[in-house]
Order: sequence, then structure tokens, then C-alpha cells
Amino acid sequence: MIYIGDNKTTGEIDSYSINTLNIPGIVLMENAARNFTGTIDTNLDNFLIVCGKGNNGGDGYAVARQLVSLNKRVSVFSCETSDMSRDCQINYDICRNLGIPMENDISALEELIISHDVVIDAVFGTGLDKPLAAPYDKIINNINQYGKYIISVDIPSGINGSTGETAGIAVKADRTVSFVTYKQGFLNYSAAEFLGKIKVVNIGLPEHVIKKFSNTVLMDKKYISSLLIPRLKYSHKGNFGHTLIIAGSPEFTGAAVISANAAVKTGSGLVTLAVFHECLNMLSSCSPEVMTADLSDKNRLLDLLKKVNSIAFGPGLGNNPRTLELLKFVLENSDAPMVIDADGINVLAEEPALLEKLKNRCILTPHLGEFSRISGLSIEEISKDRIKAAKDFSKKYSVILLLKGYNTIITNECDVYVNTTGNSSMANGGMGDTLTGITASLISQKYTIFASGKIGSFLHGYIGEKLSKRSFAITAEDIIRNIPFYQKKLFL
Ligand SMILES: NC(=O)C1=CN([C@@H]2O[C@H](COP(=O)(O)OP(=O)(O)OC[C@H]3O[C@@H](n4cnc5c(N)ncnc54)[C@H](O)[C@@H]3O)[C@@H](O)[C@H]2O)[C@@H](O)CC1
Ligand SMILES: Nc1ncnc2c1ncn2[C@@H]1O[C@H](COP(=O)(O)OP(=O)(O)O)[C@@H](O)[C@H]1O
Ligand SMILES: [K+]
Repeated sequence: MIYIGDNKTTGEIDSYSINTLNIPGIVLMENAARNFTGTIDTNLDNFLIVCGKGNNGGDGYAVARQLVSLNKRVSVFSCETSDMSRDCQINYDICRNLGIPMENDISALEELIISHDVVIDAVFGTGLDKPLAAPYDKIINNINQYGKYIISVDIPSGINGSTGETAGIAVKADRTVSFVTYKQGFLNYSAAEFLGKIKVVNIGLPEHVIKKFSNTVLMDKKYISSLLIPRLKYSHKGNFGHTLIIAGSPEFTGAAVISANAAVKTGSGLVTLAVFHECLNMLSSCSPEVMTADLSDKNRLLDLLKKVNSIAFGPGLGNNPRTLELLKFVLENSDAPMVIDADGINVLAEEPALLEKLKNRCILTPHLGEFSRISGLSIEEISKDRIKAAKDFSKKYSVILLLKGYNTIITNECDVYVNTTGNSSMANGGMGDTLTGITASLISQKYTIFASGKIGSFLHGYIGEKLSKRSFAITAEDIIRNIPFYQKKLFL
């Protein structure tokens, strides 16, 4: 499992490893350098390592030694040779003693970069603490302008590991090999263009050590598989629950159909779609397994509200007083766990006191715009630290929050899971409605609300990713058709 941490987390893990576990810093640096080197394509040769004066630079000097021991051609450019950190100095001295070609004259840098095939950027890592000035602005500019292939050590130099903001300018890496944790700042969308392909490597620390300092993880297939509940031989439809979807309006019947069809395909024992009277005759594209109900028939609705195992509320209902009244009615008459999405969220934003009634039994699945409306935070404020914004909201209202988008965040007040599956081939209408149906269906099948959000977002994005290998844009219908096949693939 890959853990996420900011600069503070890195410092804490560092000091625990050195002071409590008694692992010397130079050993951690050696492990980092060895594991970094292990990620480099063995066909690559002719490296220029650009080193700063802190431990990131120290890693760079240690990587230079490792590459030389693999018979690679290596040169080093030292940004500063005075006042180096202790472990940086040790590795610098060894590089000198080994006779590795070393340069520190900035006027030679451009030519050096041009004459090498790979630049390894070891200028700054988690210790960057001020805006970049001369000569660092020029060094980074040169790397970006002339580097043919750039690999950053830990963090592209100039990016803040906690916030993802740049110190004015930053290295644009082709690959970033980060140590111990995936840096929280990498989740800030503004950092994306600098990171290239990201890989996280260990520095010899067991998972239980990292876990002490981070409760934020990137979900992978293995983790999702570990959450899945196999079906027993003698199970019947009653074991897989009844999902009620309350969705749609004359302009948006599609949203209702999509959510209901997704719930069926995800395996809910029964699915009922409840719509306003005027939509009933527009449901011809519903999967035949979907049962329907008329929202104006209050007795039928009451009956359903009492017996279903989960309720999805919101897609396509319309942001209007009728939807708000309906939500109040549902909340007064049912204790079932709920997935609230789209207009369900929009009307909640009008009357946040209703969130009290959703405590400990709800997952909200907003996209950035909806989250901005319901949290009262601007999109800019949320984007600066999506994890914090999501966690704060979840804590304040005791709900699970699933903040959709590239790197979806799912949190239950204290633990945070980030979903990296999915891509922009999925950026089209109806995709969120699909996720709502999948998530509600999983809740009906006895997964916890939190697990349903995690599995739902992983599966949804996983399908999109697989299909996008062959198609440019993926539709909700494409996802729905493929749910059973890829769901089965998640059972390892
Ligand atoms: N346990 C760990 O966490 C390990 C950390 N390691 C490496 O250590 C790095 C952190 O090392 P440090 O804390 O020494 O920090 P850095 O090496 O990132 O940089 C700190 C140095 O740069 C200077 N500096 C910061 N911002 C500057 C600016 N804008 N302009 C000019 N100078 C600036 C500081 O004064 C200091 O000398 C990590 O990124 C990682 O590469 C590795 O050695 C492996 C072990
Ligand atoms: N670039 C992207 N990377 C990953 N997932 C994406 C991307 N764009 C969209 N998605 C996913 O598609 C879904 C879109 O949801 P939403 O915006 O609510 O759509 P709609 O309201 O049209 O149904 C979300 O689950 C989101 O995570
Ligand atoms: K770096």
C-alpha cells in the first residue's frame, strides 16, 4: 500500500527512524539511492546528476556512485559546495574520491545538460523553504530547457511537497521517484504538469512504521480485493439487498435510468427506481430488471422507504423546492443508509441543518462545484488542499465524503483514501450518476458505506481506464455494460 504524506510526515518518519529506531541517516540515504537507482531503465546511460546541498543533493551524489558501480557514464553538477548537510558532504567526498567528473561552474551547465542523455534532478526535496533565486532559477530553467529526459529525486525541485505549489519555478520531470510516501502536494492539480510518471520507493522501513505517521493512502487493486465479499453457494436475491433510486425529472430522465441500471449491473438483489409521475412513461431505456415506483404515491414510497437496504438520492431531480421537500420526507421516514449526489447535494446546501439527520448513515458524492456549494468554500480554497477540505467536512457532519474528480478522495473523518483509477475519457455527463448507482448497490450488498465508496470509485475508474485503452471517450452506458466483467476481475 502506498501512503500519502506531507513534508511534516517525512520529517516525522525521518526522525523516528533515526532517533527511535537508531537507523543512521546515511543508511537511509543509501537505501533511498539504491532503490531510486533500481527504478532506472537499465538501457539508459550518460547521466548528469544535478545536486543541491541538502539531503536531496546527498541522495543525488549517492545515486551517482550507484550508477558508476553499474558501469554507467556519470557526471555531477554541484549547485553549492559549501555548507552541505553532513550526509550530503559524505557522499560528495566519496564521489570526488572515486574520480567522478564534477563541475560547479554555472556557465558550463547548459553544455553539460545538452551533452547528457538523462538529467537526474537532486536539487531540492522536502526541505525547500523559500522562493527560488539565483543561481537556482537559472539551474532549473536550464534543466527544463535542455534536459532530454529528466528524473526527479523525491520531488521535482521547486515543488512544495505539502502543498504542490511551486517556488516560482520548478523542474518539469518526466519521472518522479519519491521516497517512502506519495507527497500530498502531488494531489494538487497545479502540480500535475511537473510530476511526470510517479513511482514511490521504500528506504528500508516496514509498513507499520509508515502507518504510525500517515492515515492517508492511495488505493490499489490488492487493497480493493481485500475488501470484497465473495458470494456463498446458497445465497439468494434477498442476501444482496434492495436498492431504491430516487432520481430524475422530465429534463433528466437519463440520470435516473443510468443510476438504476448501474445498481442492477453491480449486483443488488432488487432495484426500484422511484420517479415523479410525469417521468414514468419515459423509462423505456431502463434495464428490464428495474422495478419502478411513482413518487406521488406516498403510501408506496413509505413502504419502500421502510424496507430497502440503501437509497440513492439526487441524480437529475432538479435543484428546486420539490426536491428539498422530497429529501425531507425521505429523511423523516427512513433510516436506510443513503448515497446523496447531484441535486440531493444542491438542495442540502440550501438547508445544511438537514445534514444532522444524515449523521453516520450517508455518503455524499459531490464534484468540486457541488462541494463548493455545500461546504461554502470556494473552488480555489478546496483545490489548495482537497484532503483537508474533505476531511473537515466529513468530521463536521459525521458523513462519508467522496470528493469526485481526478484523484477522487474518500474520507470518514479520520482515514483518507485516494482513488487514482479513471481518466479524462470519463469526463462526460452521466458518469457521476453511474458511480451513485454502483455505490448504493454495494451498500445494499452489505458493504459498509465507507467500503462502498472506496470499491465503487475504484471499480468505476478501473473500468473507464481499461475501456479508454481502445476508445477515446467512454460513456456511462459503456461503463455500466462492463461492470460485471471488471467487478469479477477485482476478486484476485
Ligand atoms: N528519511 C528521509 O526522509 C530521507 C530523506 N532523504 C532526502 O532528504 C531530502 C530532504 O533533505 P533536506 O531536509 O536536507 O532538504 P533539501 O535537500 O530538500 O533542501 C534543503 C537545503 O536547501 C536549502 N534551500 C531550501 N530552499 C531553498 C531555496 N529556495 N533556495 C536556496 N536554498 C534553499 C536549505 O537551506 C537546505 O540547505 C528529501 O527530499 C529526500 O530526498 C533521503 O536521504 C532518504 C531519507
Ligand atoms: N479526469 C478524470 N480523471 C478521473 N476521473 C474522472 C475524470 N473526469 C471525470 N471523472 C470521473 O467521472 C465522474 C464524473 O462525475 P460528475 O461530475 O458527477 O458527472 P455527472 O454529474 O455528469 O454524472 C466522477 O466519478 C469522476 O471522478
Ligand atoms: K529533487
